[in-house]
Amino acid sequence: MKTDTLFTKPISKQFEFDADVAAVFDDMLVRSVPFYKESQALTRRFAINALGKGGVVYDLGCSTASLLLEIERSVERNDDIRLIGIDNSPAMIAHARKKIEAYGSGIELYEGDILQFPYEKAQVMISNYTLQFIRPMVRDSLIRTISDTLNEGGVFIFSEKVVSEDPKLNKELIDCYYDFKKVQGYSEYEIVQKREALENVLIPYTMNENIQMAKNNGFKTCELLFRWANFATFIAIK
Ligand SMILES: Nc1ncnc2c1ncn2[C@@H]1O[C@H](C[S@+](CC[C@H]([NH3+])C(=O)[O-])CC(=O)[O-])[C@@H](O)[C@H]1O
Ligand SMILES: O=C(O)C(=O)Cc1ccccc1
Repeated sequence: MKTDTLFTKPISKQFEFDADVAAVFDDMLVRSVPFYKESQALTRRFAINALGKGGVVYDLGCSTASLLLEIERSVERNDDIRLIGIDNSPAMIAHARKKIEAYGSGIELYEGDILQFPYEKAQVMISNYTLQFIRPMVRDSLIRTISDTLNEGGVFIFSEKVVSEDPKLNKELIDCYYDFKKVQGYSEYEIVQKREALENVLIPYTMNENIQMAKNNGFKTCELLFRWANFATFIAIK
């Protein structure tokens, strides 16, 4: 796994999921998202709970398809389950395809925009750390599309970076997160460079805004599955 050193030099552009990011992505996520593996394991568990013996699962913003591969490893081979990954980054899809082929996986991958994709009815929709990159003015309509895609009782599991409603607490959450990054081996310089690259690209909501967004757009319930400082995982039920 290649180490993320992308922000050891001055940024030349805003953050994007290009070939450089894709090449270090797995390292970047483990070292930049607190409890990334744990939130993936929770997502996998609650997705499988919702599937029973069959159904369609979409991962919106699947990146290198790590989560779909985890789910595939965890279900019975004869279960009638379709695993579908969507991502609009050619570099991410290329990395995902290499992994799928290497594991002899049956996962279906599509390079496309999750805002425009022609979804088939599904039992599980997943979108971890992706909605935060979707412009706020179209985020609600995406959640509505996701709920329209789900069968009754289907689940939408999503993880996001979050902000606090309280400015003082928000500052403390950010400091806590940056201390986490330092423990992961990122320098102050890298942390600042990445923060600048992500400005107006990663737009987080509060925990309550995320929950209300789901309830306003077709979900009868939305609850917190997990939270650490300014990262959270939610489950919404159709
Ligand atoms: N409109 C869009 N359409 C399709 N893909 C998009 C769009 N916008 C962004 N993406 C894709 O969404 C992914 C966000 S990363 C998800 C991590 C993964 N879920 C994981 O749990 O490992 C989050 C992160 O790196 O923090 C990238 O692969 C983008 O190309
Ligand atoms: O908010 C940050 O500083 C991050 O690094 C979040 C993040 C994590 C992984 C990929 C892109 C952004």
